[in-house]
Amino acid sequence: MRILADQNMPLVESFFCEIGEVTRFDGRNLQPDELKNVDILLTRSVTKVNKILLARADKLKFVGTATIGIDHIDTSLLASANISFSSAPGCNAIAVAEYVISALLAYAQETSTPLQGKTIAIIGVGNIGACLASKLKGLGLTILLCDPVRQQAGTLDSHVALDEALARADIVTFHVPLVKQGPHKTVHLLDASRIAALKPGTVIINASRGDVIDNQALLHAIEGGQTLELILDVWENEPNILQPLLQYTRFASVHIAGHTLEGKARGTQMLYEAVCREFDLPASKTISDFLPKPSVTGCQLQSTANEQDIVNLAHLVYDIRRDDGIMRKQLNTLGFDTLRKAYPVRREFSTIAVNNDSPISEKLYQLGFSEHKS
Ligand SMILES: NC(=O)C1=CN([C@@H]2O[C@H](COP(=O)(O)OP(=O)(O)OC[C@H]3O[C@@H](n4cnc5c(N)ncnc54)[C@H](O)[C@@H]3O)[C@@H](O)[C@H]2O)C=CC1
Ligand SMILES: O=C(O)C(=O)[C@H](O)COP(=O)(O)O
Repeated sequence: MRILADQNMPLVESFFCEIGEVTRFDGRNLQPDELKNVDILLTRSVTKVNKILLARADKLKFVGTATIGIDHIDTSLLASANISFSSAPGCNAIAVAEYVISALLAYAQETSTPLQGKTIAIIGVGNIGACLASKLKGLGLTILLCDPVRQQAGTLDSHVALDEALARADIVTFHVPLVKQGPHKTVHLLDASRIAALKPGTVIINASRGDVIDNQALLHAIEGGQTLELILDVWENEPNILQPLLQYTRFASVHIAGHTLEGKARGTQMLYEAVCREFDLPASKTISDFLPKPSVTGCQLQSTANEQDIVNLAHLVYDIRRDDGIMRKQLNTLGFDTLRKAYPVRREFSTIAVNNDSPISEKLYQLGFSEHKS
């Protein structure tokens, strides 16, 4: 079989070498002709899979995206053309939740604002929102959950309506899919009037899709004197973002919240499993066969360990300020997509095991660190 895979998808050759011949493509510049004679197309979020792209696809049987978001795929077109489709739900949920934790801890440190006692609204309580809520439990925040879709389905007891959540929150973090129409539309969910209604100094985090926040309205509000703390990983119109907004952000990054090594590799594994199901092949490989051992794997905590050590350990694994620095210094020389492609290796909290008898061990486990097995 002929397999066409995005150049930014790790481990494709390792997973798929027995299934077919793998050719790589540049995600934003895939051309219809490249799909001639291709059986399997594996994308990431930057490739728009639509009528134009598939015009010359004469043999295509399977399309997979190694991402959570599927707003770049015309799924009805695939269904009508009898082409199977799979995404990778939850593959990088841990990575995005850890991005938010890193951001909150760095914000608290830089502004001398304790997180304890603050109220955070999580908008969208799916894989990422729920994972984040669970990790946040040890940090002493009041958590408001807003997900009208789950409320209507009866799978979320404690739903708080969006406008009430925004009015009560000190911190608002978005984890919704991009929905362009319908009763639960998320395009410009945070629009000019909702921005205007936020409490002074509200921290806004967006690691979902750029279009969920009206970026121009945000810029306008800040230039008009509204005080807001912005932590933005995703932007409207990537890669050509609204650059004047960058100077007003506390932390900015190039859509990498989900880019841990584990998160990206899980996405590839999930598509490998989907392809095996589709073509009735055995699926025997997992990411643990291929991931390199992290350079730090454990930490021995003493009985004097305290809250500051939680911050130090979280930032030892991942400090959002690394990515903020990269974006600020190199966006204009290298560009958004090159920075994403050259993203330095990032691992998840679980790669570090800590002993279970320190005053902070339980809180670290809550955040996702592993328990040291003696
Ligand atoms: N920045 C990054 O690197 C990444 C961004 N993402 C984005 O995050 C999004 C969420 O990911 P998951 O949690 O895994 O997806 P999910 O599908 O598990 O959860 C999304 C939740 O949002 C809820 N929702 C839908 N419309 C809503 C609305 N109008 N208001 C409030 N809640 C609403 C849904 O009911 C669902 O529970 C993805 O669709 C993707 O666009 C995902 C991974 C990485
Ligand atoms: O999973 C998603 O949805 C994401 O946004 C990815 O983590 C980032 O997308 P890529 O552009 O790296 O595919």
